[in-house]
Amino acid sequence: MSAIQVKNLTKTFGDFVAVDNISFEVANGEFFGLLGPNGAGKTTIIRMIVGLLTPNDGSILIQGLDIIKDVISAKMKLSTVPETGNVYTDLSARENIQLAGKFYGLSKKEIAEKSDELLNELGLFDRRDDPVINFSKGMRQRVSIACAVINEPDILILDEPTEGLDVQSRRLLINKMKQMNENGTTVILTTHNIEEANQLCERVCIINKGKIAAIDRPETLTTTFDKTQSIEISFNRSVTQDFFEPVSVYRIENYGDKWRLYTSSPDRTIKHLSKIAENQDLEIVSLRTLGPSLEEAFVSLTEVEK
Ligand SMILES: Nc1ncnc2c1ncn2[C@@H]1O[C@H](COP(=O)(O)OP(=O)(O)OP(=O)(O)O)[C@@H](O)[C@H]1O
Repeated sequence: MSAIQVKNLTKTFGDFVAVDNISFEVANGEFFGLLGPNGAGKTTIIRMIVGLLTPNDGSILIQGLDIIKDVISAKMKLSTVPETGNVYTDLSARENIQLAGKFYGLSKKEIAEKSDELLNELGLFDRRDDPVINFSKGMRQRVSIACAVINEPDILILDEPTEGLDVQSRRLLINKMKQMNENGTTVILTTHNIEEANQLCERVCIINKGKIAAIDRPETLTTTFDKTQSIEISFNRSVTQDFFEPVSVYRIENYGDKWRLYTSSPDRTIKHLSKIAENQDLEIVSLRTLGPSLEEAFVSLTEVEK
């Protein structure tokens, strides 16, 4: 039985179709990512999966339980960290986590042990008794994830959990998601951070305009949908775009002192560039070839659908 089974799901707001007849499954224990541009429909899909929005059509099973018909039992299988966070700002970090423990029916002993463990693990122990209203966005998000995992849920669903966080908070959150997944929790994540999805997710589903543009392992998406190769080069003196005129490339981009040249033959392009540089008495300071990337695959998939 799958952790999540979404079948022919549709959601409209007035005449606007936000989610358009989509179907996918997430296996138990999988780390699954939902990627897509702004307004693609990711949050709407998540809100339907966690039972906060009712679909116009289609079904959602959470470990075989219908989120509409068996809402309570289905909801007990999953914990969620919504885009906006869901902590009580007038309570302290510890009180928030303990309240979540009570909600899930844990014993007093379990709640005391687990909340201290989570406060420590997420770098909040020293601030455990401060009201959350005084916390930064990253700290609130850490409280939010602690509340979501206190009952060691079968399924953890996070909507853009790392958006706008500093490196430390991001790392703590990522480590917690990884650890949960290693211990058997199914993790479903929406993100704009393609590199993050690439590193964490076993499969990603790219959503565009309410439809599934592609769904596969990140490596497969990368090699299937991005054939581009490029060279990144810099010289000891600055050059203008005219410098690259004799070289056969199909796109040129400039980042600070570096130039990115998209080419079907990196080897030929590098040889040609070396010759031109030598003729002009220029030294190559850095040079690297770049293969296909998930980011390019994402861009081409979400552009094609426009
Ligand atoms: N309650 C609502 N009423 C009307 N339209 C809505 C509502 N909720 C979402 N939408 C619309 O549905 C579309 C999908 O929104 P959604 O929030 O699911 O996108 P998203 O992929 O999560 O975007 P983002 O990455 O920006 O968070 C958007 O065009 C949005 O304006």
